[in-house]
Amino acid sequence: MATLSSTTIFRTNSYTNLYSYSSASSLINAQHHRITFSSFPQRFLSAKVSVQSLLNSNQNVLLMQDGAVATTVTPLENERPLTKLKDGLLPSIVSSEECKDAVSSDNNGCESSLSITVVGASGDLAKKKIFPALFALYYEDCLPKHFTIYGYARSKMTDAELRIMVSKTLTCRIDKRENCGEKMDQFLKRCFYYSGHYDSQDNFAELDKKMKEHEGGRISNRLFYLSVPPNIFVDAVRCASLTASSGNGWTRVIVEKPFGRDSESSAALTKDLKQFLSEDQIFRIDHYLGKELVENLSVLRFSNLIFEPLWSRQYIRNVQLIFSEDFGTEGRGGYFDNYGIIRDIMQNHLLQILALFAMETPVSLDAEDIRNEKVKVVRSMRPIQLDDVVIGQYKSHKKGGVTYPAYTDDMTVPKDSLTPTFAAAALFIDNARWDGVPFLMKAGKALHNKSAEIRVQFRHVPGNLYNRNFGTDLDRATNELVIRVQPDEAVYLKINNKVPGLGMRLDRSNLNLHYAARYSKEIPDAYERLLLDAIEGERRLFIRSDELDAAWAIFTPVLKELEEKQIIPEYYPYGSRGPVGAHYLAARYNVRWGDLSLEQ
Ligand SMILES: NC(=O)C1=CN([C@@H]2O[C@H](COP(=O)(O)OP(=O)(O)OC[C@H]3O[C@@H](n4cnc5c(N)ncnc54)[C@H](OP(=O)(O)O)[C@@H]3O)[C@@H](O)[C@H]2O)C=CC1
Ligand SMILES: O=C1O[C@H](COP(=O)(O)O)[C@@H](O)[C@H](O)[C@H]1O
Repeated sequence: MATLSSTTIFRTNSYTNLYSYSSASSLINAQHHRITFSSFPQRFLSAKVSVQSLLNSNQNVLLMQDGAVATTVTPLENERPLTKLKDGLLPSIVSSEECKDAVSSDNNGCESSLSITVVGASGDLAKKKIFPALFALYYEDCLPKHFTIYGYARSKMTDAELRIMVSKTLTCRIDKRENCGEKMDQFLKRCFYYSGHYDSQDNFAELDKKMKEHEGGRISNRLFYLSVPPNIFVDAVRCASLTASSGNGWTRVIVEKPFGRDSESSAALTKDLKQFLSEDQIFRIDHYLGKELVENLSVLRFSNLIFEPLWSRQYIRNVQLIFSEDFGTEGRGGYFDNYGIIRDIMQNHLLQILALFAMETPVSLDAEDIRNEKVKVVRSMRPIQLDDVVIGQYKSHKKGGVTYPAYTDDMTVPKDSLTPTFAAAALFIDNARWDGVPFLMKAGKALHNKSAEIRVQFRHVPGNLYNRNFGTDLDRATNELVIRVQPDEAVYLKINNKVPGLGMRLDRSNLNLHYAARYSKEIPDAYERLLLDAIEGERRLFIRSDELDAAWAIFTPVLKELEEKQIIPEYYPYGSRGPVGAHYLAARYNVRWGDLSLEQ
């Protein structure tokens, strides 16, 4: 074996850790890592030497041109990834643009296969999001060479029928239509269907047999996506882990929300899942964490000197997290009635954004460092008080000759349901940075528009030098940073400026990073990013169980109180701006909702 260069540890990106070891003995020491091959950027390889004799069969090591050894390493459970960056032998960043380089290869028999099983493949989420995201990854060459996708559900379907169903929702990016039809056909040929019960180990064992046929003796990595109602999670995990998990590669499970209804049920679900899976294998998905602008939040904060110094109670008056949809619960009423908007949107999507917004600077960008900071800030939050919550429910409304239904018009919703379809709440973080700053959340269905945004309202400028222009209402002139998560992604900062001319008139303008104008590329769907991360073993954007516990601790008491006291929601017309109670709540904390002001 060649003499290796100095001990160097490279951190590249979320996909790959590259290590170079100084001696053969350190390679042997590396045996405690499970080393996978699938995401290795091939353009870095020039000479390849298998040193498999040193390692067991599912560990792969490559020799670099300069003698350094590079491996892709997924640390085992509870082990922190190595992140020290030294002697940059290689570029330290591999961007996701380079997925093309990140596919598995046929090197000395070290290739691996990837089997992705969509459990609940006949359902809404699978059709709408999961299969299209998998196709987009395939189109971008982000999936390994040997991958197969299985749809699993009780419905009877042939492979051909699954392919027809899936093909109806596949699209190509507007900016990339080249060979699209051909790519779709190739993708569909990799999709298979297996009809089985979610609680049948025999059925999963048969799926396992099918998988093995396609894996053809390669190292098998298996990803199960639980796209089924939550009461089925544990059965499916039990069967999949007992009879269909990988014998020589990794097995991971993506779990869709809801993760329980409250602290107790969430803890019970975690306990049940952990009978069959280690925490490391569980990928609790919150698709808002995969949205481009939510990803950008940390970049904005931690890579621009101008924001971080202002990021505290000293300069920020309030933060608003706003979600609205211009349609009701149509088709999902049965699920929704058991959960309501607080559990559906606030406890997960909005709280996750809040945590990223408010956390302290993580030690590094590693998943555990980021998740540690998120847990810390969420644990510093006060449980929400009943007084700090307003709930609403949409009622029927007639507009332009069309009658829009009430929430309770849905056949699957009880006529006397008190389930909130709208909620506003004030939350507080009891730490030094955020003491006293209201974090206002607002989420609703059947409102006047569809949007999700973060609004940061800054304090007023002391001294009021421009009193003549602003009068005494200093609040009118405060800066506001808006991060528009969707639609029409943008980050803009409202500033005060002088109107050009000889006079001294002040105006409000936006410094605007408008994504459509700045970037011609289509923004990938959140599910693409998250699926790719799960395949790569990158956990940064998935929820750890202690995060989940902390999140439920904030919401559980108030949810219980709302239900026990049978609090009646304020009714608002379908398509309106929601209950006026939300304004009173904001006013109590001297806040105006930014999305309702005339200048947005
Ligand atoms: N749809 C969405 O937009 C979103 C969904 N989610 C979550 O993703 C998961 C899947 O959502 P979605 O696709 O909408 O769910 P569906 O209600 O469409 O269920 C998915 C599949 O599960 C099977 N299934 C449904 N109900 C039962 C039941 N009572 N017992 C056994 N099997 C059942 C059905 O397949 P079959 O009968 O063929 O077995 C169905 O096609 C859920 O946990 C949901 O909360 C999260 C975010 C958004
Ligand atoms: O998780 C959920 O999210 C969707 C909204 O997601 P978006 O990406 O379209 O904004 C919401 O409609 C659904 O009720 C909820 O369960």
